[in-house]
Amino acid sequence: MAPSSAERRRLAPAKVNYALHVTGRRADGYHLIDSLVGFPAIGDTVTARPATEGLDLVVTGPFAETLAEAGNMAENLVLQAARALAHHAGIAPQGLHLTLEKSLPIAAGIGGGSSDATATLKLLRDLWAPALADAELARIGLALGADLPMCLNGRPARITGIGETVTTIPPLPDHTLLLVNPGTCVATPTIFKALTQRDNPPLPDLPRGGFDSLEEFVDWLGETRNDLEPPAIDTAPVIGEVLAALRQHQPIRLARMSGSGATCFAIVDNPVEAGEIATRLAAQHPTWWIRSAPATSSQGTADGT
Ligand SMILES: C[C@@](CO)(OP(=O)(O)O)[C@H](O)COP(=O)(O)OP(=O)(O)OC[C@H]1O[C@@H](n2ccc(N)nc2=O)[C@H](O)[C@@H]1O
Ligand SMILES: Nc1ncnc2c1ncn2[C@@H]1O[C@H](COP(=O)(O)OP(=O)(O)O)[C@@H](O)[C@H]1O
Repeated sequence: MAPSSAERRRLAPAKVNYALHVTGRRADGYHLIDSLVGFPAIGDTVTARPATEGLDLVVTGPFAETLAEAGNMAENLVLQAARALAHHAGIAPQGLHLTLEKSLPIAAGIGGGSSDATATLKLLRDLWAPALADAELARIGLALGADLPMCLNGRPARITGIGETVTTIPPLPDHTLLLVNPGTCVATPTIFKALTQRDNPPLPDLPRGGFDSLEEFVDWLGETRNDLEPPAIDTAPVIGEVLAALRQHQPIRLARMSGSGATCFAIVDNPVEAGEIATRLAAQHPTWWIRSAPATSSQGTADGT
């Protein structure tokens, strides 16, 4: 069905941490990270439609039920984002019907909730506070989650602090990401708590002007880690199985866990190779969530309007 003219839609892309070093811990317990992130062209969709009264949210899509089981709807980050923005704009969050099509797995290390909140903030800024600057939106976002500023930026970036310092980098060389989630929810605080070492070295320097080729990018990644991967594998050993399964399938360039898990990614040269590997993996592991997507999402509304 074509969207009505008053309906606004936005893609909430997955976030992938290509590398994530934990470099320290703040006095309040939050960890300092140094991470390189990107946003593949796959995600949830948030839709906003005027309503006669109230503020409500309907969740649809393949992971709607898992999300309902994971928590109370009032705590959904989409509603939290709408309320936070309305509060900031000094208005009552009324007359709005929101729909979240939940296509990304939950508590999965790919920032689904943060990206949903980001899409909501961007949609509703247009309606309620068009003059609000990006920096102010990021400040509102950070109060909802450490991943929000990077999702609001929505482009490949180096992330430091607890997630609030976002430095955009030049576009990454073309590649396809294969994302695999074994269906185990992993709670971010559990994984940070399980770290045994918190003062690791930062990421190596990035080449000025960006990576010239995929080889150069993958070589650079080879010098990096995801420090959350070992504690996540201890907590959910199936993550080790996912990585082993990905590494069995050639040609992949690199396989690693994203964020606090359990989703793992593989870097593949092109969509055809990624599709072939996805088919073989799905035959071996029919219950795993397996998707491939170009590494960069086109930012903007999901329906191009
Ligand atoms: C690990 C990362 C990497 O991008 O991603 P995910 O695995 O969540 O996708 C993020 O740092 C997660 O960001 P986000 O999921 O927004 O975290 P928040 O809701 O703010 O925090 C949840 C909890 O994680 C821990 N936390 C989070 C971020 C951080 N830099 N240090 C932490 O110690 C804290 O225990 C906090 O209470
Ligand atoms: N819209 C949402 N999508 C996903 N999770 C949400 C959402 N709103 C609230 N949550 C809660 O946020 C937590 C983190 O989920 P998510 O953002 O998917 O994971 P991660 O932080 O590992 O990337 C989950 O426990 C979930 O119940």
